[in-house]
Amino acid sequence: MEEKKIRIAIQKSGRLNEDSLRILKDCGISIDNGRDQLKASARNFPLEVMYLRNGDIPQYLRDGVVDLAIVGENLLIEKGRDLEVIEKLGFSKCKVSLAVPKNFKFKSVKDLEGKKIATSYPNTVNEFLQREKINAELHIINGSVEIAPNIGLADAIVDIVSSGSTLFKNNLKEAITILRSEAVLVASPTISPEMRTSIEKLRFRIQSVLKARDSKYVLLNAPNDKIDKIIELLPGMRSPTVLPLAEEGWSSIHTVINKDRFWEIIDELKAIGAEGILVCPIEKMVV
Ligand SMILES: Nc1ncnc2c1ncn2[C@@H]1O[C@H](COP(=O)(O)OP(=O)(O)OP(=O)(O)O)[C@@H](O)[C@H]1O
Ligand SMILES: O=P(O)(O)OC[C@H]1O[C@H](OP(=O)(O)OP(=O)(O)O)[C@H](O)[C@@H]1O
Ligand SMILES: [Mg+2]
Repeated sequence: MEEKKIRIAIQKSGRLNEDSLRILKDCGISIDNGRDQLKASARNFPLEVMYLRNGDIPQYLRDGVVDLAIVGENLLIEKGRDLEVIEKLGFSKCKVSLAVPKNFKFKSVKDLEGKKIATSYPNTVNEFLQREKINAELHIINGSVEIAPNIGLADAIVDIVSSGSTLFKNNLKEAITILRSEAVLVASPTISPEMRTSIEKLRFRIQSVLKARDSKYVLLNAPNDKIDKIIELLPGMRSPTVLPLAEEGWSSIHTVINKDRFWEIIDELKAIGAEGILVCPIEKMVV
Protein backbone atom coordinates (compact mmCIF):
# COMPACT_ATOMS: atom_id res chain seq x y z
CA MET A 1 0.00 0.00 0.00
CA GLU A 2 1.33 3.43 -0.87
CA GLU A 3 2.21 5.56 2.14
CA LYS A 4 -0.24 8.40 2.71
CA LYS A 5 1.31 11.81 2.11
CA ILE A 6 1.78 14.23 4.99
CA ARG A 7 0.06 17.49 4.10
CA ILE A 8 2.08 20.34 5.57
CA ALA A 9 1.02 24.00 5.56
CA ILE A 10 3.69 26.63 5.07
CA GLN A 11 3.23 30.38 4.97
CA LYS A 12 2.65 31.46 1.36
CA SER A 13 4.73 34.60 1.70
CA GLY A 14 6.10 36.51 4.62
CA ARG A 15 8.54 36.12 7.47
CA LEU A 16 8.26 32.33 7.83
CA ASN A 17 8.22 31.22 4.20
CA GLU A 18 11.92 31.08 3.36
CA ASP A 19 13.19 29.43 6.56
CA SER A 20 10.32 26.92 6.51
CA LEU A 21 11.30 25.80 3.01
CA ARG A 22 14.97 25.77 3.99
CA ILE A 23 14.42 23.38 6.88
CA LEU A 24 12.58 20.94 4.59
CA LYS A 25 15.40 21.24 2.07
CA ASP A 26 18.00 20.60 4.79
CA CYS A 27 16.00 17.48 5.66
CA GLY A 28 16.78 16.28 2.13
CA ILE A 29 13.25 16.89 0.88
CA SER A 30 13.04 18.37 -2.62
CA ILE A 31 9.85 20.17 -3.47
CA ASP A 32 8.78 20.68 -7.07
CA ASN A 33 7.30 24.04 -7.01
CA GLY A 34 6.47 26.87 -9.18
CA ARG A 35 6.33 29.88 -6.89
CA ASP A 36 2.74 30.65 -7.81
CA GLN A 37 1.50 27.15 -7.07
CA LEU A 38 -0.51 26.85 -3.88
CA LYS A 39 0.22 23.14 -3.61
CA ALA A 40 3.39 21.17 -4.38
CA SER A 41 4.60 17.62 -3.86
CA ALA A 42 7.96 16.44 -2.59
CA ARG A 43 9.87 14.25 -5.02
CA ASN A 44 11.58 12.02 -2.49
CA PHE A 45 9.41 12.04 0.65
CA PRO A 46 5.68 11.38 1.13
CA LEU A 47 4.90 15.04 1.65
CA GLU A 48 2.63 17.62 0.08
CA VAL A 49 3.17 21.31 0.79
CA MET A 50 0.25 23.76 0.89
CA TYR A 51 1.11 27.45 0.78
CA LEU A 52 -1.38 29.30 2.99
CA ARG A 53 -1.88 32.52 4.89
CA ASN A 54 -0.44 32.12 8.34
CA GLY A 55 -3.53 33.43 10.09
CA ASP A 56 -5.72 30.78 8.43
CA ILE A 57 -3.51 27.83 9.41
CA PRO A 58 -4.89 27.05 12.92
CA GLN A 59 -8.36 26.48 11.48
CA TYR A 60 -7.03 24.31 8.62
CA LEU A 61 -5.30 22.15 11.23
CA ARG A 62 -8.45 21.81 13.33
CA ASP A 63 -10.49 20.92 10.25
CA GLY A 64 -7.93 18.26 9.29
CA VAL A 65 -7.37 19.89 5.89
CA VAL A 66 -3.65 19.76 6.70
CA ASP A 67 -1.78 17.41 9.05
CA LEU A 68 1.13 19.65 9.99
CA ALA A 69 2.11 23.29 9.77
CA ILE A 70 4.94 25.67 10.49
CA VAL A 71 3.72 28.80 12.27
CA GLY A 72 4.93 31.28 14.88
CA GLU A 73 4.21 30.31 18.49
CA ASN A 74 2.67 33.76 18.94
CA LEU A 75 -0.06 32.84 16.46
CA LEU A 76 -0.88 29.70 18.43
CA ILE A 77 -1.14 31.70 21.63
CA GLU A 78 -3.48 34.08 19.83
CA LYS A 79 -5.70 31.54 18.14
CA GLY A 80 -4.44 27.99 18.44
CA ARG A 81 -3.93 27.13 22.10
CA ASP A 82 -5.68 23.81 21.53
CA LEU A 83 -3.08 22.69 18.95
CA GLU A 84 -0.14 20.40 19.68
CA VAL A 85 3.39 21.75 19.18
CA ILE A 86 5.63 18.87 18.15
CA GLU A 87 8.94 20.67 17.65
CA LYS A 88 10.37 24.13 18.23
CA LEU A 89 12.30 25.15 15.11
CA GLY A 90 14.67 27.86 16.34
CA PHE A 91 14.01 30.50 13.64
CA SER A 92 11.79 33.60 13.37
CA LYS A 93 12.48 34.45 16.98
CA CYS A 94 10.57 37.51 18.12
CA LYS A 95 8.62 38.97 21.02
CA VAL A 96 5.07 40.22 21.36
CA SER A 97 5.45 43.41 23.33
CA LEU A 98 3.54 46.36 24.61
CA ALA A 99 5.05 49.62 23.40
CA VAL A 100 4.30 53.24 24.20
CA PRO A 101 5.40 56.61 22.77
CA LYS A 102 8.92 57.58 23.85
CA ASN A 103 7.62 60.50 25.91
CA PHE A 104 5.09 58.33 27.83
CA LYS A 105 6.49 58.11 31.38
CA PHE A 106 5.72 54.45 31.77
CA LYS A 107 6.30 53.11 35.28
CA SER A 108 4.10 50.06 35.61
CA VAL A 109 1.32 48.15 33.95
CA LYS A 110 -1.14 50.26 36.03
CA ASP A 111 -0.36 53.17 33.70
CA LEU A 112 -2.43 51.37 31.06
CA GLU A 113 -5.68 51.68 33.04
CA GLY A 114 -8.35 53.33 30.86
CA LYS A 115 -5.96 53.66 27.90
CA LYS A 116 -6.49 52.70 24.24
CA ILE A 117 -4.31 49.87 22.91
CA ALA A 118 -3.99 49.07 19.20
CA THR A 119 -3.11 45.50 18.22
CA SER A 120 -3.56 42.63 15.78
CA TYR A 121 -3.44 40.18 18.71
CA PRO A 122 -6.66 40.87 20.69
CA ASN A 123 -6.84 37.53 22.51
CA THR A 124 -3.23 37.79 23.69
CA VAL A 125 -3.80 41.36 24.87
CA ASN A 126 -7.12 40.60 26.60
CA GLU A 127 -5.58 37.70 28.42
CA PHE A 128 -2.66 39.88 29.50
CA LEU A 129 -4.99 42.67 30.71
CA GLN A 130 -7.14 40.21 32.64
CA ARG A 131 -4.10 38.70 34.29
CA GLU A 132 -2.91 42.15 35.30
CA LYS A 133 -6.46 43.26 36.27
CA ILE A 134 -6.35 46.29 33.99
CA ASN A 135 -9.26 47.79 32.06
CA ALA A 136 -8.23 49.16 28.70
CA GLU A 137 -9.89 49.71 25.35
CA LEU A 138 -8.74 47.63 22.38
CA HIS A 139 -8.44 48.81 18.78
CA ILE A 140 -8.03 45.83 16.50
CA ILE A 141 -6.10 46.57 13.31
CA ASN A 142 -4.50 44.15 10.89
CA GLY A 143 -1.19 45.79 10.11
CA SER A 144 1.02 48.88 10.49
CA VAL A 145 0.08 48.83 14.17
CA GLU A 146 3.10 50.93 15.11
CA ILE A 147 1.61 53.96 13.41
CA ALA A 148 -1.49 54.00 15.66
CA PRO A 149 -0.13 56.23 18.47
CA ASN A 150 1.22 58.77 15.96
CA ILE A 151 -2.17 59.26 14.32
CA GLY A 152 -4.03 59.53 17.62
CA LEU A 153 -5.70 56.13 17.35
CA ALA A 154 -4.20 54.67 20.51
CA ASP A 155 -2.04 55.41 23.56
CA ALA A 156 -0.10 52.15 23.31
CA ILE A 157 0.31 49.17 20.99
CA VAL A 158 0.93 45.45 21.28
CA ASP A 159 2.82 44.00 18.32
CA ILE A 160 5.76 41.90 17.23
CA VAL A 161 9.21 43.21 18.09
CA SER A 162 12.40 41.74 16.74
CA SER A 163 15.28 44.19 16.20
CA GLY A 164 13.18 47.05 17.61
CA SER A 165 13.80 49.21 14.54
CA THR A 166 10.10 49.56 13.64
CA LEU A 167 9.40 50.84 17.17
CA PHE A 168 12.36 53.20 16.95
CA LYS A 169 11.30 54.62 13.58
CA ASN A 170 7.84 55.30 14.94
CA ASN A 171 9.03 57.02 18.09
CA LEU A 172 7.92 54.20 20.36
CA LYS A 173 9.66 52.26 23.14
CA GLU A 174 9.10 48.75 24.41
CA ALA A 175 7.46 48.81 27.84
CA ILE A 176 6.55 45.16 28.55
CA THR A 177 7.47 41.88 26.86
CA ILE A 178 4.26 39.84 26.91
CA LEU A 179 5.65 36.70 25.30
CA ARG A 180 8.55 35.26 23.30
CA SER A 181 8.02 33.31 20.13
CA GLU A 182 9.80 31.20 17.53
CA ALA A 183 8.65 29.09 14.60
CA VAL A 184 7.14 25.75 15.61
CA LEU A 185 5.93 22.59 13.93
CA VAL A 186 2.30 21.98 14.88
CA ALA A 187 0.07 18.94 14.32
CA SER A 188 -3.61 18.61 13.52
CA PRO A 189 -5.72 16.99 16.24
CA THR A 190 -7.21 14.69 13.57
CA ILE A 191 -4.08 12.77 12.48
CA SER A 192 -4.31 8.97 12.38
CA PRO A 193 -1.81 6.63 14.11
CA GLU A 194 -0.31 5.69 10.68
CA MET A 195 0.14 9.35 9.85
CA ARG A 196 1.80 9.88 13.22
CA THR A 197 4.41 7.26 12.28
CA SER A 198 5.23 9.16 9.05
CA ILE A 199 5.34 12.42 10.99
CA GLU A 200 7.83 10.88 13.43
CA LYS A 201 10.15 10.16 10.46
CA LEU A 202 10.00 13.78 9.40
CA ARG A 203 10.47 14.94 12.97
CA PHE A 204 13.56 12.76 13.35
CA ARG A 205 15.09 14.43 10.27
CA ILE A 206 14.21 17.89 11.56
CA GLN A 207 15.82 17.14 14.92
CA SER A 208 19.02 15.99 13.17
CA VAL A 209 19.12 19.21 11.16
CA LEU A 210 18.48 21.40 14.21
CA LYS A 211 21.16 19.68 16.29
CA ALA A 212 23.65 20.08 13.46
CA ARG A 213 22.81 23.78 13.15
CA ASP A 214 23.61 24.21 16.83
CA SER A 215 26.93 22.36 16.72
CA LYS A 216 30.43 22.70 15.28
CA TYR A 217 33.06 20.08 14.55
CA VAL A 218 36.35 21.19 16.11
CA LEU A 219 39.81 19.87 15.24
CA LEU A 220 42.98 21.01 16.97
CA ASN A 221 46.57 19.96 17.53
CA ALA A 222 48.16 19.77 20.96
CA PRO A 223 51.27 18.46 22.71
CA ASN A 224 50.52 15.10 24.31
CA ASP A 225 51.10 16.35 27.86
CA LYS A 226 48.26 18.88 27.40
CA ILE A 227 45.65 16.40 26.12
CA ASP A 228 44.02 15.75 29.50
CA LYS A 229 43.55 19.45 30.25
CA ILE A 230 42.11 20.08 26.77
CA ILE A 231 39.70 17.17 27.07
CA GLU A 232 38.42 18.60 30.36
CA LEU A 233 37.43 21.73 28.43
CA LEU A 234 35.81 19.95 25.50
CA PRO A 235 32.52 18.21 26.15
CA GLY A 236 32.08 15.99 23.09
CA MET A 237 29.15 13.81 22.04
CA ARG A 238 30.89 10.99 23.92
CA SER A 239 34.52 11.83 24.47
CA PRO A 240 36.86 13.50 21.99
CA THR A 241 38.79 11.47 19.42
CA VAL A 242 42.56 11.67 19.94
CA LEU A 243 44.85 10.69 17.03
CA PRO A 244 48.67 10.78 16.93
CA LEU A 245 50.26 13.30 14.55
CA ALA A 246 53.25 12.37 12.37
CA GLU A 247 55.30 14.67 14.59
CA GLU A 248 56.36 12.80 17.73
CA GLY A 249 54.76 14.02 20.98
CA TRP A 250 51.79 15.74 19.31
CA SER A 251 48.17 14.68 18.78
CA SER A 252 45.12 15.86 16.90
CA ILE A 253 41.92 16.15 18.94
CA HIS A 254 38.49 16.07 17.28
CA THR A 255 35.17 16.83 18.94
CA VAL A 256 31.71 18.37 18.54
CA ILE A 257 30.71 21.38 20.60
CA ASN A 258 27.74 23.69 20.88
CA LYS A 259 28.44 26.67 18.61
CA ASP A 260 27.63 29.17 21.36
CA ARG A 261 30.25 27.64 23.67
CA PHE A 262 33.08 27.81 21.16
CA TRP A 263 34.02 31.46 21.70
CA GLU A 264 33.90 30.96 25.47
CA ILE A 265 36.58 28.30 25.41
CA ILE A 266 38.80 29.27 22.46
CA ASP A 267 41.08 31.51 24.54
CA GLU A 268 41.45 28.85 27.21
CA LEU A 269 42.33 26.25 24.56
CA LYS A 270 45.01 28.50 23.10
CA ALA A 271 46.40 29.30 26.55
CA ILE A 272 46.75 25.60 27.32
CA GLY A 273 48.71 25.08 24.10
CA ALA A 274 46.23 24.10 21.39
CA GLU A 275 47.32 25.01 17.85
CA GLY A 276 45.87 24.90 14.35
CA ILE A 277 42.30 25.03 15.60
CA LEU A 278 39.72 24.35 12.85
CA VAL A 279 35.97 24.83 13.30
CA CYS A 280 33.74 23.22 10.68
CA PRO A 281 29.97 23.22 10.11
CA ILE A 282 28.10 19.93 10.51
CA GLU A 283 25.47 19.00 7.96
CA LYS A 284 23.41 16.47 9.92
CA MET A 285 23.76 15.13 13.41
CA VAL A 286 22.11 11.84 14.31
CA VAL A 287 22.37 11.04 18.00
N1 LIG B 1 10.21 41.05 12.54
C1 LIG B 1 10.10 39.77 12.79
N2 LIG B 1 11.17 39.04 13.18
C2 LIG B 1 11.07 37.71 13.44
N3 LIG B 1 9.92 37.03 13.33
C3 LIG B 1 8.83 37.69 12.94
C4 LIG B 1 8.85 39.08 12.64
N4 LIG B 1 7.61 39.47 12.26
C5 LIG B 1 6.86 38.36 12.32
N5 LIG B 1 7.57 37.29 12.73
C6 LIG B 1 7.09 35.90 12.92
O1 LIG B 1 6.63 35.45 11.67
C7 LIG B 1 5.23 35.15 11.70
C8 LIG B 1 4.60 35.58 10.40
O2 LIG B 1 4.66 36.98 10.29
P1 LIG B 1 4.26 37.72 8.93
O3 LIG B 1 4.26 39.16 9.22
O4 LIG B 1 5.10 37.22 7.82
O5 LIG B 1 2.82 37.18 8.61
P2 LIG B 1 1.39 37.53 9.16
O6 LIG B 1 1.00 38.85 8.67
O7 LIG B 1 1.37 37.30 10.65
O8 LIG B 1 0.54 36.34 8.53
P3 LIG B 1 -0.19 36.06 7.11
O9 LIG B 1 0.57 34.94 6.44
O10 LIG B 1 -1.55 35.61 7.55
O11 LIG B 1 -0.15 37.32 6.33
C9 LIG B 1 4.70 35.88 12.94
O12 LIG B 1 3.58 35.22 13.47
C10 LIG B 1 5.89 35.83 13.87
O13 LIG B 1 5.93 34.58 14.54
O1 LIG C 1 11.47 44.90 15.53
P1 LIG C 1 11.57 44.80 14.01
O2 LIG C 1 12.80 44.04 13.59
O3 LIG C 1 11.44 46.14 13.36
O4 LIG C 1 10.36 43.87 13.53
C1 LIG C 1 9.03 44.13 13.90
C2 LIG C 1 8.14 44.34 12.75
O5 LIG C 1 8.16 43.19 11.90
C3 LIG C 1 6.83 42.77 11.64
O6 LIG C 1 6.31 43.41 10.53
P2 LIG C 1 6.63 42.92 9.01
O7 LIG C 1 7.93 43.51 8.58
O8 LIG C 1 6.52 41.45 8.96
O9 LIG C 1 5.51 43.62 8.18
P3 LIG C 1 3.91 43.40 8.19
O10 LIG C 1 3.40 44.44 9.13
O11 LIG C 1 3.54 43.63 6.79
O12 LIG C 1 3.65 42.00 8.65
C4 LIG C 1 6.06 43.23 12.87
O13 LIG C 1 4.68 43.37 12.61
C5 LIG C 1 6.71 44.52 13.23
O14 LIG C 1 6.10 45.60 12.57
MG1 LIG D 1 4.28 40.90 9.84
